[in-house]
Amino acid sequence: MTKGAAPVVCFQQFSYRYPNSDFYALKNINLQLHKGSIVGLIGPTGAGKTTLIKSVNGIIPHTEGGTCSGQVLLNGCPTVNLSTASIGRLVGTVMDDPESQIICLDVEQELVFGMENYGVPPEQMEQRLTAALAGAGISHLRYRSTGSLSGGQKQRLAIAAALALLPEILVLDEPTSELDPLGTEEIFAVLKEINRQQGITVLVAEQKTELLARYCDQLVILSDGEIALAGTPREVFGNPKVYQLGVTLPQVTELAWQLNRDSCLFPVTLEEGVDFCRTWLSGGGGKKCKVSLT
Ligand SMILES: Nc1ncnc2c1ncn2[C@@H]1O[C@H](COP(=O)(O)OP(=O)(O)OP(=O)(O)O)[C@@H](O)[C@H]1O
Repeated sequence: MTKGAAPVVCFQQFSYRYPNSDFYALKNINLQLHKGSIVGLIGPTGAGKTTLIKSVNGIIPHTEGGTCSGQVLLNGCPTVNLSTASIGRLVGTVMDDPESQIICLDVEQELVFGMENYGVPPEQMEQRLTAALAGAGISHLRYRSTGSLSGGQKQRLAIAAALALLPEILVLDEPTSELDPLGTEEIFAVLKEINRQQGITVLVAEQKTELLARYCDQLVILSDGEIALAGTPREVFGNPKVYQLGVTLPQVTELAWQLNRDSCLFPVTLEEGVDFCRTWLSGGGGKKCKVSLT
């Protein structure tokens, strides 16, 4: 993550109202995404997560219309001044329902179709195709029919299709909503790997806070269209305010909070949770916080 450099995505006092709506779905958003970071977006239903993601990939305002104030900058350029095609080259998108994104009958065609749409020269396609399939961990599925793929494989295909366009930024809206825990873990491992290898900046809306705590550099909690909390997973999950925001915490954080609300450092990973419990037990913590372990 390059923190000193100019942010790849910058929200400046950005507010947005959908057409025919009488309220702002996003209010006064100030947010910077730095190159190579993985940023998790959390919030209860209706908080504005999808709206924020659509403000990065240009669907807002280009496709949705509506009313904006402030601006969203991609590499310093306001999205309103960029065409949807140029935003599409910069920002890859994976939505929560891969079925709605998959158009072609087989995996290879799916990637080629996207590249053709974006005018990728034919001589570059094979190299991009191979790299994108490898990046998403589905090289072995290249000639499979898309209809025969599992939910997790479809999610990976949607990621590969985005990667084939060489995006600088990847936005994902609840990409694991239909996956089991193993499939979910695999998708996050893929995201971490492409982030590490290719330096792609990742913005992911996701409810599974355990995973976000482990994989993200920064978390943003949205509440009623506003940023309620932002910071590292530790800063966000260690802030007592998080309990009022309707966010399901990582179980180890919740446990530590219930055991000792006076703690100044809450665990966010399983390993830290084990350490916390050992310290708590050896220090007679039970006497301090009057919480029964039974
Ligand atoms: N096309 C639309 N027209 C009018 N209002 C909309 C539209 N899409 C979303 N909204 C409203 O904007 C607010 C934010 O919605 P958004 O979908 O961004 O929330 P979210 O946090 O992604 O929710 P969820 O977790 O349920 O997907 C909600 O009140 C929603 O009803």
